[in-house]
Amino acid sequence: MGKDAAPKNWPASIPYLSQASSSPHITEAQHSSLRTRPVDLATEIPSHLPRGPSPLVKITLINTPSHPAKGQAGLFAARHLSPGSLIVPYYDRDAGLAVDAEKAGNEARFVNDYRGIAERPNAEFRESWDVRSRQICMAVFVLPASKNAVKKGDGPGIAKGDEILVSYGKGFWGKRKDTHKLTDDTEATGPAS
Ligand SMILES: C[S@@+](CC[C@H](N)C(=O)[O-])C[C@H]1O[C@@H](n2cnc3c(N)ncnc32)[C@H](O)[C@@H]1O
Repeated sequence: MGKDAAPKNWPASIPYLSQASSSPHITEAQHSSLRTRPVDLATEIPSHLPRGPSPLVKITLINTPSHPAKGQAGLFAARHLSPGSLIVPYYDRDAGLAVDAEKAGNEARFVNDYRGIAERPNAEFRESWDVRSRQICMAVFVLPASKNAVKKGDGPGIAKGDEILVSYGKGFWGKRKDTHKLTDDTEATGPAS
């Protein structure tokens, strides 16, 4: 299952996953589809990616009064992250079945949605091919320079100390009937539990 020493601030009640896992409930057909690399899936999680807590990120408890996820945690850059680069794979308990990082997961489960925090996301979830486990998985990437409408003065990529923020998509917040004002048209970019 790939349990490992957990990163700092990892919740004790949730198993930390250091590699992709497959659900025991998966059907043969789902298993086969998960293990078949689409011809157009170029994005890869390389086999040399170290297992265990990533040195690129920090799980940080949020106490900024104006932050809409105050009292929860977020994922922050521990160093400068280049445009388009892999930040962390997204591991959960039911890989290929559903997004369920409530029960087990890795650092990616702490990525917050940008709404109410920043003007725009600086990262995105992308479907990827995990070379080591030979299966499709999701992963968090820095937005490439072409997608990142940087403001004047902002450098490309994500600066050390900045919060890593994606767009969950309006659908997520619509379902949650969240009270935050949602005005952005950004498309959904990946999982959020
Ligand atoms: C995938 S979790 C992200 C990690 C979460 N902050 C935590 O500490 O477990 C998704 C949850 O984070 C919170 N969240 C994420 N982005 C948010 C935002 N922009 N505003 C308010 N809450 C947010 C919501 O409670 C959402 O259900």
